[in-house]
Amino acid sequence: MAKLFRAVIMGPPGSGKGTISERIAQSFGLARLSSGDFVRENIAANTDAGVLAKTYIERGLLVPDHVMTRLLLPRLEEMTRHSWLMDGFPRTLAQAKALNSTCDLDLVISLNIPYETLKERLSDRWIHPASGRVYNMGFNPPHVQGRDDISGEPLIQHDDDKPEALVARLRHYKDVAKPIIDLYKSKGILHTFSGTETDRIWPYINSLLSTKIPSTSQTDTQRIPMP
Ligand SMILES: Nc1nc2c(ncn2[C@@H]2O[C@H](COP(=O)(O)OP(=O)(O)O)[C@@H](O)[C@H]2O)c(=O)[nH]1
Ligand SMILES: Nc1ccn([C@@H]2O[C@H](COP(=O)(O)OP(=O)(O)O)[C@@H](O)[C@H]2O)c(=O)n1
Repeated sequence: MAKLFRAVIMGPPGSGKGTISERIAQSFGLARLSSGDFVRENIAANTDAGVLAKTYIERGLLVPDHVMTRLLLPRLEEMTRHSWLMDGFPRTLAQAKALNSTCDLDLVISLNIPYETLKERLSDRWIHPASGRVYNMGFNPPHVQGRDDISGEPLIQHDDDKPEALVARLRHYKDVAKPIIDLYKSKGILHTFSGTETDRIWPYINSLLSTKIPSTSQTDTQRIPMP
């Protein structure tokens, strides 16, 4: 079987994980998995885990590890024949250890973006919930205000991008991410990118991935919807 490629993209809320994942999925044909989208789909579908998750997300808190791993690991087990890029998971050391026992990661991208930049971006973030496409009124506005470019459907803002939840989320990220970053550093798979503009970081990520991704993995260009 062709060699598969498994990567994780980490970074605080607003650091550009979604934006960069989309570019990676398009350029390299990896299936893009977004844990945030998956949680929101569970909330929309009113699953037990979704109802529980909502009470945390509304307050800008992380969903407990056992809920996240129960939601995501079965999904990854269905992906044994795909190369993928995971956005937003693991968020804690416990999640990283659970992921470790399911698969061997090839690469971890960590985005290091200044706090003020994150705050600015998130207050201006608009999403097309069905596809996960993300817009910013300054950086990449939709062609028609308030509407998704492809489907024409309305854009929304996440509840947890509101200022009250935002400050808690950004503070929390630093504390929980450090041990995960240390773990991946010790495995020799961590690559950190710093800056204030996605367009300046992207060429470095692009060239790194060009050297790492076997061309046989670059076959599947769709964004795999989570069930
Ligand atoms: N001004 C500006 N906005 C950006 C840049 N890169 C991404 N964004 C926007 O910032 C917001 C957060 O990006 P997103 O990819 O959703 O970050 P995530 O929370 O890490 O997944 C979105 O509204 C993006 O459109 C950038 O370089 N400059
Ligand atoms: N592994 C994860 C992923 C998401 N979440 C929750 O889901 C919310 C939205 O996730 P997201 O990945 O879309 O967040 P952003 O970093 O893109 O803003 C997070 O702020 C957390 O409350 C979590 O608790 N644990």
